[in-house]
Amino acid sequence: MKKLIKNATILTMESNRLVKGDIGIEKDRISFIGKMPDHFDPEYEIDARNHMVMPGMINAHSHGAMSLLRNYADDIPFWEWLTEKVWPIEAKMNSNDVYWGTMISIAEMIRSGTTAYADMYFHSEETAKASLEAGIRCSIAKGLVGSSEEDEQRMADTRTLYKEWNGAGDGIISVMAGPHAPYTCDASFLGKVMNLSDELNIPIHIHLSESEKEIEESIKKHGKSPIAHVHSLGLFKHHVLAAHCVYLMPGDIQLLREENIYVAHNPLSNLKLGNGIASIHEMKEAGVNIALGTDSSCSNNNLNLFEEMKMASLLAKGKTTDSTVLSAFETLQMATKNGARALNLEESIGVLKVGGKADLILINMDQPHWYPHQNLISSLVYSSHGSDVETVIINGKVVMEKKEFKTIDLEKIKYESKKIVERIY
Ligand SMILES: CSC[C@H]1O[C@@H](n2cnc3c(O)ncnc32)[C@H](O)[C@@H]1O
Ligand SMILES: [Zn+2]
Repeated sequence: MKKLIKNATILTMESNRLVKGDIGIEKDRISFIGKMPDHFDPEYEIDARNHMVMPGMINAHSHGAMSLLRNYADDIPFWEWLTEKVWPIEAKMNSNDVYWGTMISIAEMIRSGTTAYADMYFHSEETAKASLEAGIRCSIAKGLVGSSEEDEQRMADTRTLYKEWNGAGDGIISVMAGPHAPYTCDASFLGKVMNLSDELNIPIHIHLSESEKEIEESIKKHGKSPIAHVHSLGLFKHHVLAAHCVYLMPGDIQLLREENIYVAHNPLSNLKLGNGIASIHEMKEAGVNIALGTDSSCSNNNLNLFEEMKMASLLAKGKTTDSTVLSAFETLQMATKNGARALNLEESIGVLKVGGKADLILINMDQPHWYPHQNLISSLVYSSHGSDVETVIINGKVVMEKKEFKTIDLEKIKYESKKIVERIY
C-alpha cells in the first residue's frame, strides 16, 4: 500500500538540516522525500503538520522480559541486585512469562519512538514471536552462560533460534550470539561462541566492563582488563556489540577503536546500579562507534530513549566539565545511525533516505515544552518527552497512529503481566 506523510518537518539524520515536505512510502521503503511526484497516488495519508518526522530510534541493549521485574529490586548494590534478587526470580520465569514481559517492553518502546532493539534473554523464541507480532525490528540473542556439560546444547539452541527466526518478518527479526559476560563465560565457552558466530555469520552481544568488581576480578584472574582479556581470546575478530564499557583501563579505548567494537552506552542503568559514568567523550573522540541502550526496566526503570539521550549528553558534559561535548545532534546520531550499525542492520536504517527502509516516527512539536521552536534539534534532545511520539512506522507498516496501537492489545498485556507477577514474586 502506498502511504503519504504530508506537511512534515523532516530530519533525515543524513545531516542536521530540517526540511519541510512530504514523504512517500511504498511497501517497506521510502519512495520520495520532499515534493510528491505527480504519478504517486497514495491509498493512505497521514497529516504531519506541526510534527517532526525522523528515523525511529534504536535501543542497542535491553532485556525485554525484565519489564516484569520493574521496581522489583531497587536501591541495592549491583552484585546483590544481580545474584540475590534477579537470578533467583528469573529461575521461576517460563516461556509464557518471557512473551508477556517482552510485550510490555515492546509497547513501551513503540510508545516512545523506538523502532528497533537488541535483546539478550532466555526463551528467546518468545521474544522473536512477540516482536514479529508487534512488528518491531529486533536483534535477538539467547543469553548464554558457560557450564561445560550443557555447552553444546546451548550452542544448538542458538543454532535453532537462527534457523527458525533469522530474517523472519521480511527481515525485521535477526539473531545474534549472546554470551552474558566474561565473568560468567570462561575462555573455552567463549571459544565455542566464536565458532558459532563464524558458522552462522552472526554478531556477538555481550556485557563488558560494567562494574568495578568485574575489573578487579578480571585483573586478579587474567592479569588483564575484561576488554583486554576477551580481545586476547580473539572475540574482537567478530562483530561485537559490547554493553556498558564503563570501567576502562589504559589501552582499552584503543582496542575498542582498532577492532571496530560497537559500544552500547546505558547511562541510566549504570547510574541506578551505582556502576558509574562511562567515558563517552573519550571513546567518541577516539572514533569508537557508540550507540544508546536502556538495559532493562529492572535497572532503569523504563525503556525511554528520550530520557537516555538527555542523560547521555548531560553526563558527558558533567564528566568532562565541558558543556561543548556530545552535542544534541551527536547524541541523536547515537540513538539512530550508530544504533543501526551496532545491530548490524541494513545500511539505510537509522537515517531517512529514498530507497531506504521506512522506519520512522512522527513527533508532536505543538506543545508548550517545544516552543518557541527556535532550535528543533535541541528541543528534541533537551526538552521533549517520549510521549510526544504519536505515530510509528516500521518496515513500512503503521504500528501506532495518533498513539493508538495497531498491532498490540495493551489491555491483554496489562492483564497477563499482573497475573504473572502474582505467581513469581
Ligand atoms: C543470560 S540472559 C541475560 C542475563 O543478563 C542479566 N542482566 C540484566 N541486566 C544486567 C546487567 O546490567 N549486568 C549483567 N547482567 C544483567 C539478566 O538478568 C539475565 O540473567
Ligand atoms: Zn544488560
